[in-house]
Amino acid sequence: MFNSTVIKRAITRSRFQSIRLNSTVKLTKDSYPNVARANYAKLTDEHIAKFQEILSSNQLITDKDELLNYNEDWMKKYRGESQLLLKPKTTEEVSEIIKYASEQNLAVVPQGGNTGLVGGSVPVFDEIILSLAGLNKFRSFDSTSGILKVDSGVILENADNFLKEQGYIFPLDLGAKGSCHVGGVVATNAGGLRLLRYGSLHGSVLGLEVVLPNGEIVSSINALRKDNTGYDLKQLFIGSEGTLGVITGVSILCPPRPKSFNVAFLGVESYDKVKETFVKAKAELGEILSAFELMDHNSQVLTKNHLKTSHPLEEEHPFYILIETSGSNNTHDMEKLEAFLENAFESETISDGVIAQDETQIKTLWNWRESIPESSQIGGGVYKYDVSIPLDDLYELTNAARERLIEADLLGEGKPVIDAVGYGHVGDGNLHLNVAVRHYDKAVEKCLEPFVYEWVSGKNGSISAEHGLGFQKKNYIGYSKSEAEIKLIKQLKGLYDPKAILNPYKYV
Ligand SMILES: O=C(O)CC[C@@H](O)C(=O)O
Ligand SMILES: [Zn+2]
Repeated sequence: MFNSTVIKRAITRSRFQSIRLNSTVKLTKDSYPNVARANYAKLTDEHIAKFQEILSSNQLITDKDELLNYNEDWMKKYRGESQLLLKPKTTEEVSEIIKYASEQNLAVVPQGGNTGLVGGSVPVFDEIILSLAGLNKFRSFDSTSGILKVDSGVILENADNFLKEQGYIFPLDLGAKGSCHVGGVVATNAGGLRLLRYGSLHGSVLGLEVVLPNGEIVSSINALRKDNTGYDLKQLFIGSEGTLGVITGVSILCPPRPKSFNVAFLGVESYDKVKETFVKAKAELGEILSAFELMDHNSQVLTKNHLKTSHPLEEEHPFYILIETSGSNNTHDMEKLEAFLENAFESETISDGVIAQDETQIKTLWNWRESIPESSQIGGGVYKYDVSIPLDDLYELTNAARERLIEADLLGEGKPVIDAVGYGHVGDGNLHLNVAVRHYDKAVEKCLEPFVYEWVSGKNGSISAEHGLGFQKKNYIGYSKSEAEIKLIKQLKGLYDPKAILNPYKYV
């Protein structure tokens, strides 16, 4: 029988192996695609003096050590050499900065919480870093419609905590919620853990305030659900990765906060059974299904090494699934979830599982999923691939990558690669392939790129499901977009940013 009463914590002797590390990662520019600094102006004292007129002294940073956190990305994979960080507090300040940068031909990289995973939010050379962290005011909340208007630098978790008090929820949730900004998630069109329930930001963002590359402020920050007056220009900025304008304000439609959340963590014997469970979950849980996350065995090995606590399931399995339901009546939701799991267990679709009994256990179970990215950094470095693939072949890429790394003698004890793990948002057809490494290594990168992109393209997938292209995939857009589409993208960039001062060296 399926045990739904407690989270089992009976693991005394873990069979999850521990991982031996033998070196730390050193950041080198060798792994960068071949790019040369473009013909932007070099920063001078005169430029700095002008920025000092726009901002007060504590909003302008030139100290090398302080700049490091902004020059380098979270994975410590990409590092620029900016000599200036600007921290405006208002849209007008952003506008003045950008206007002057444009006049002077100075390149600028907009930066939110710097939690991006494709090197999109850090400079490549000496671009000025424009942090939006100082734009952190809540503008308004309409409790009748659920429409929230905030500055772009508001931290996602703060926005959600605010909404919680009003009985609403932010329609996006992700592991980096404690640091990422609302504007950043919009600029990258982040997907997160509940896209299955709330859809993409292209649907929930109602309006944006944006500073264009010439400094002009364009505001469509309205509170209208319907507006069919010509082109919906805001859509272009959603997912543009800071290449068309700087988002300074966001208006977003927030749904009522569910009153009951339940989470089950399941063990499954094959990827075919994962798919079968997904079909059944959609049919039997219906509207209360809010997340369906896949984790492979090796991802849990890394996570166990990182968390150093007992795994929720006693037995090991090739795959694990986290299912979340959310609704308005806990008795109803729990009965439905238990009935679904009972059926899945009887028909041997799933082999094992636990249901969280309270909020702490819900957090514990989510932690085994949300900690995978951090756990993949165990050796200090990680190659990440974030792809959309039709569900039939979704997991297969992980095996293909692992086999290729083994054939090339790059994976194993004493080799650069610790392991290749696959996990992700099955409900959205989105796989995360993380290749954990002991050090960044040209041979590993050559083994995986463009192999992964070719493989995905061969399955009619997308080489970026949610993290964007950034710097990592700057040369690979052709695997997901046609020549005609790329031409249009370049034309749009030329129209919005003729001097190409915003976030250069990235995908466009
Ligand atoms: O780090 C990754 O590869 C995935 C990060 C994030 O999109 C997630 O789903 O946890
Ligand atoms: Zn994800």
